[in-house]
Amino acid sequence: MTDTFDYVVVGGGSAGAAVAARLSEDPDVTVCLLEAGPSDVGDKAILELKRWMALLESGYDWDYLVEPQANGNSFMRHARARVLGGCSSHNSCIAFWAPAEDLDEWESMGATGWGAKDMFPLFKRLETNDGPGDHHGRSGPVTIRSVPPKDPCGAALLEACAQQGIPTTEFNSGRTVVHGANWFQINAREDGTRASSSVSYLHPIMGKRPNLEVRTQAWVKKVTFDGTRATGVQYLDPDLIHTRTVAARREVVLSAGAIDTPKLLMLSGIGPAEHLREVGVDVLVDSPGVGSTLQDHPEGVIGWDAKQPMVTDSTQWWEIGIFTTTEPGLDRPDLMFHYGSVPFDMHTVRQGYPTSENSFCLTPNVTRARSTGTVRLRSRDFRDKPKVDPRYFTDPHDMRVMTAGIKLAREIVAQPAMREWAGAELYPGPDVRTDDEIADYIRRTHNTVYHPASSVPMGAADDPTKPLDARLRVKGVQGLRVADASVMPFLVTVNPNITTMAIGEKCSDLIKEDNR
Ligand SMILES: Cc1cc2nc3c(=O)[nH]c(=O)nc-3n(C[C@H](O)[C@H](O)[C@H](O)COP(=O)(O)OP(=O)(O)OC[C@H]3O[C@@H](n4cnc5c(N)ncnc54)[C@H](O)[C@@H]3O)c2cc1C
Repeated sequence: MTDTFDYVVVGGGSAGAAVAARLSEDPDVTVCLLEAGPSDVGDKAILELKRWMALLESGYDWDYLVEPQANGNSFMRHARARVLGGCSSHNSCIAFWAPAEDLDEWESMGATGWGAKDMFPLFKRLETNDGPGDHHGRSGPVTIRSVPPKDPCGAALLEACAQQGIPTTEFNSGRTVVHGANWFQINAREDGTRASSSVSYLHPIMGKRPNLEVRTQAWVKKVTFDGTRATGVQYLDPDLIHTRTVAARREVVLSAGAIDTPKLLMLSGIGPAEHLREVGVDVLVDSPGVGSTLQDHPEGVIGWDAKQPMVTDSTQWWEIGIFTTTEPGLDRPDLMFHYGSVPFDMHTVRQGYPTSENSFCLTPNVTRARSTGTVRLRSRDFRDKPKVDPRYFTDPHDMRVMTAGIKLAREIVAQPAMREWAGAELYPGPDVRTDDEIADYIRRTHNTVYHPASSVPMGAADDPTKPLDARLRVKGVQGLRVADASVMPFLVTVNPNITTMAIGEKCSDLIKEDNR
């Protein structure tokens, strides 16, 4: 069975849902969105934001193990949602505009048209934000609101930050917060429903736009080509037996995320030639940059027993962020913390550290990690999980920043404002003091903020290290683009979901311009 659409979008995640929704605004074009996972419509396990932690390693998770890490935690797993909305359907919905400095740096690296001047209007277009300022959008599809300051331990923590010299500072004001803390903004509705890309872009139009077809449980195996022109994709039918083909009259857009998009490109013959030959895939384009510069925000954890009862209800249990720098002269923070009103012991209990149900934690993360990793095929069978090797802490910079984070977390929590809350330090605990001891603890227990990106980066047309040009076109072929977190020239300093939705917005603009 072959059927034909103008555009075929693979992956209904943060970016893919936006691409499909925006392209299908034009009633004269037809769009098919293929998503490997099920629909999220009416599924409370997905839609109720506060339940997000239950989705880790659940049936909705591709759940990618990492390759053994020489300097990091080999037990770590990369959660990647397999459901309509993608990771925006199982993330914690912390919502940030990308810093202007990041976007301008992208542009200076060859991503022409992606500077703040061009991208900020797209952030505005996609949101309905309750924050102050003319820069904010008031009528876009994605509801973004400020977390109400209800958690008393969180309120004390912000006071402690101020006592430590980290002021309470407005987030998403249009100016980058280099040194400041606050309650987050989240993309969620007043009733606690996540404003995922699916809820925001697809639910209002699914079944209502005759030119948009959303197929779930459709696991794409590869892109098909006529010579070097992408003609469509093959996918596994929900019956798990038959292979179906969908043809694209104009373009195929891959939005399968920072792990599955490089995997799909490689399965389709686009990637490092030597690696493709090793696994028996015919080489269509030798593109050494595919899957070669995976970036992430590695995350450590430090937790305390709470002296008073912690909250029993929350928007999503991680309501405060702290940004700062560990060296002078930076225009962006190199260290960020999330505050959790819950224990976060998924990698500490295994190592023998005590834990407590009534506890809180801070999770320092390296916002501009210099260690880069790879995504490679395990075999040419599309069903095999790819080899994900983030190579955490292979650049010493990252361990220096994270160690500074654990020490600063202790200083913040030692401030008078936290006296009524902070009990015993559970992990790593008071015996872990020197930089070497802290680094050893981090290596064994770190996690990720789940922000893999930059595995298929865009750049200048003549930059051979970048598989995509600045219009998101895959070099060496025609009719194929990528739009998701993998295209980022480098991972943004902040939580990247809203930036990824903006990438979807931008992609639809580029396609419309190029197909006028
Ligand atoms: C647990 C967790 C918490 C997070 N918390 C936050 C947060 O609070 N704030 C924030 O800003 N960011 C957060 N992130 C990161 C953010 O959600 C991601 O960066 C973003 O969603 C990535 O979007 P994407 O479009 O690149 O990919 P995804 O949203 O992952 O979309 C990819 C889609 O493609 C589908 N797919 C993959 N392969 C195939 C195939 N072969 N065929 C068909 N479909 C396929 C997948 O099932 C998925 O639906 C979090 C991520 C996780 C995992």
